[in-house]
Amino acid sequence: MIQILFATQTGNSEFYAEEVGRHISKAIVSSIEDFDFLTLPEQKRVIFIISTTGDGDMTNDMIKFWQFLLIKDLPKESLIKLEFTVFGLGDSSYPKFNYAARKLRSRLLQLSAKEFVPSSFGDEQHPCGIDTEFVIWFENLLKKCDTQNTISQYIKIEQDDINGQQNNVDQFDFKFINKKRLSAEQHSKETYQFNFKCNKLYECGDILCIKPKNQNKLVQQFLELLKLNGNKWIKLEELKQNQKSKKIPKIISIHQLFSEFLDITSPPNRYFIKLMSQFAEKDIHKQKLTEMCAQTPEGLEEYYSYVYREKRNVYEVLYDFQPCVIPLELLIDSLKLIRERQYSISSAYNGEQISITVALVSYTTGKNRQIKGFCSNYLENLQYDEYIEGKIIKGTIGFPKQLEIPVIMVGPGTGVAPFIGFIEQRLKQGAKNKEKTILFFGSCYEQKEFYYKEFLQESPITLFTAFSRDQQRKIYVQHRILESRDLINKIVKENVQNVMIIVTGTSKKMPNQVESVFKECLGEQMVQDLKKRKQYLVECW
Ligand SMILES: Cc1cc2nc3c(=O)[nH]c(=O)nc-3n(C[C@H](O)[C@H](O)[C@H](O)COP(=O)(O)O)c2cc1C
Repeated sequence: MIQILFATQTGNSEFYAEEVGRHISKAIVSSIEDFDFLTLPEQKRVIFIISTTGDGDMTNDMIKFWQFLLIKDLPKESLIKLEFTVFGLGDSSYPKFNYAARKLRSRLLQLSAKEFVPSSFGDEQHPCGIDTEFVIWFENLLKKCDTQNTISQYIKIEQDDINGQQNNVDQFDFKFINKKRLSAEQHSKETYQFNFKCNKLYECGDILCIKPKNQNKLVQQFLELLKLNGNKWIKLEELKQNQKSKKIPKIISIHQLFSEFLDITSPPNRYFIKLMSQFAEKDIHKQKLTEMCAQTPEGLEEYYSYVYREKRNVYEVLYDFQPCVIPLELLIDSLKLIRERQYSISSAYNGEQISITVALVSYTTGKNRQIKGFCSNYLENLQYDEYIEGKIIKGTIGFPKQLEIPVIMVGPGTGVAPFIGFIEQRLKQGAKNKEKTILFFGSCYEQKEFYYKEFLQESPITLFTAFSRDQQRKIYVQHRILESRDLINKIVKENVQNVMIIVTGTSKKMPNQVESVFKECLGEQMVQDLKKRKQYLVECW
């Protein structure tokens, strides 16, 4: 038996793990969270598919497993029987590229495990994405394993057309009340505060995870194309357990399946293209699809230029190659589950309402196709009083409850979201001392993107702003931090044991540039010490 373990934050590595699991006989695919790590020394072969998140961090589902591996007195030969390989998912625009996968590999080797196939590290920055490295690593892997027919099924339809009843949607905790525009009306970038009715307990720094649905029109078009009756109810039987079989209810209507569970809004992966090549009816389509899913550089390029870079969704690809009627069981097996999206909560708990700050994702592709982000588009189209599926989780940042603890916050763009809730909380607590709450906010234009302007200007905080494109020379939050070095130095030195520095926002260059200016202001050692004591926190996305 071969274990395939994945660690994921947003679902990509699970997808790759399933692809590997389809090809290898006697393989069990599971989340690393569900794996009994005490059995690791007894395993013969384990394939790890590991994503990196945060600032070179392990994903949440991997934390317990990793803590176990890090136990200091584990004997050096603990894993002498284990053969392994790691495939990492990462993005080289982050300074700690593929750190989680690399650290895991080093630790396994340290504990005497042996690599039976050289580990490999995929890079989203590559023009053909993670697949570039994956294809090569996978080919090597298959040479070392017993393989099987690729169309395996995790789920079987046990009964077709049974009586079922729609779930009550108001079981969900979040009811959409309204949205307030934060960017200027005429501005092309649309940013909103979305407000939901909710009496769940939460704290500043927590995150609201939202599970979007496919748009109804898309679901209808998809069902028509595949000749499926949305009103029909089916009963599913689990053949092999995986995340999907755990999450999809056993009795479900076909409409609900494609509206709430299976993702038809995102581009299909190459496994789906392979399936299509078997069910496309026209020879010319079969040939084209087969070329696209070939494990060659040319095949990859074809797939990436037609599907991935153009962000063609599952329906659009099926439409272009119709008639191509994939059986329902195989659709369930091959389509991704809709995954949750995380948003920092931007309100203070009041027992009634919860708010998030969302920039709607919208862009045009190389071929001028207009694409909208899955979840932000879902939020944009919510009807008043509609319930959404969501849950509240802890983020990587937290805020002090005591007013006397100074907090220096850096939150450009929608990064300001968690700070709005925190400032609201401090206001409720009667905060007056402006030096205890310092905020660096930035965006492109003051007139168009000064989110929460009035609230911030009227609150008892020290506010620094940087609007990068309002003048010739680009000015960012890091410039403002440097200009305020005397104040920062004073506050940090006077409160070295409890001051907090919190950085949130987009995860590309900003967090590192901000860190290096704090190092310039406070000295390298001080920033390292603050980080070690969890007084310097970063949450980026
Ligand atoms: C918030 C965030 C932080 C990330 N941090 C890193 C990082 O530090 N190093 C890296 O190599 N990749 C990083 N990535 C890239 C992810 O590893 C990559 O997007 C991967 O495909 C995600 O896989 P998953 O869906 O299985 O979580 C980050 C991605 C996000 C969204």
